[in-house]
Amino acid sequence: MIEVKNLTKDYGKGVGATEVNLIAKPGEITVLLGANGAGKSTTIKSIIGLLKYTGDIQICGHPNLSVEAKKSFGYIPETPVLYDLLTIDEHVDFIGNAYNIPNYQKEATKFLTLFKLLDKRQSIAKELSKGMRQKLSMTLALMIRPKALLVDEPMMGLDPNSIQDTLDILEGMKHQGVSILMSTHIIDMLNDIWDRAYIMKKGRVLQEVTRTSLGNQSLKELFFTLNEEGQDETVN
Ligand SMILES: Nc1ncnc2c1ncn2[C@@H]1O[C@H](COP(=O)(O)OP(=O)(O)OP(=O)(O)O)[C@@H](O)[C@H]1O
Repeated sequence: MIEVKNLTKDYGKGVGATEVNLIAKPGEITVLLGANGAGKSTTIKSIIGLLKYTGDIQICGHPNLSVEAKKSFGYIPETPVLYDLLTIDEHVDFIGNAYNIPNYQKEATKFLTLFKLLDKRQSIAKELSKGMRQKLSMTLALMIRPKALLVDEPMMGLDPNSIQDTLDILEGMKHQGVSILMSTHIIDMLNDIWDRAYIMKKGRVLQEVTRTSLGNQSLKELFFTLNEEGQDETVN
């Protein structure tokens, strides 16, 4: 479970998040939707403690900055953060040991196989393509068997097969009870797997919807309707 209460992040020159309240429950895929600059990344980065903010954030029942919380979540950033001169295997060893994960090699191999990275295990990160770097980044977040997963634009730079693989993984983790919070612009692809969504605009949550509360309307329709309303006043 990820719980965010009254999150506000003021960058000084502009507000990235204002009084954001949200919940991402175990066994659900919760989606942050919003135009560029709506505050999705700010929200995710605040939750994992990369930004200073005001508000109360709990991850798996622990304050988000606590060691217990940090052990429990995986984070897939929009742009992979890797060590250019370490090989794939060295990244896996580093994360496996840092998180003290038993049998981490087996778990990592499962994802490296799926992402067709096995033959690149001895390649250093800077020799990998953009999509391969993204897949390594995902492997590192998933191999720790997280109870909560925060994902910022996971499909960026992935080919269609890898996008489908990623969606399948997310759906599988949801069924295992992981709390998944992800930001995305690609609403259509989530049609079959999303459970809860927060539509953001100018740092605020405009509306929370669940799959059941939405009825016949599609998430995409709701998104466009909310973004059209008051469009003039929201142009930056
Ligand atoms: N480092 C920063 N310094 C100052 N303002 C920032 C910074 N990062 C983000 N902002 C501002 O905060 C607001 C929200 O940005 P954020 O990156 O959270 O949006 P987003 O919804 O993730 O957008 P995108 O879809 O483009 O990734 C924007 O107005 C942005 O200009």
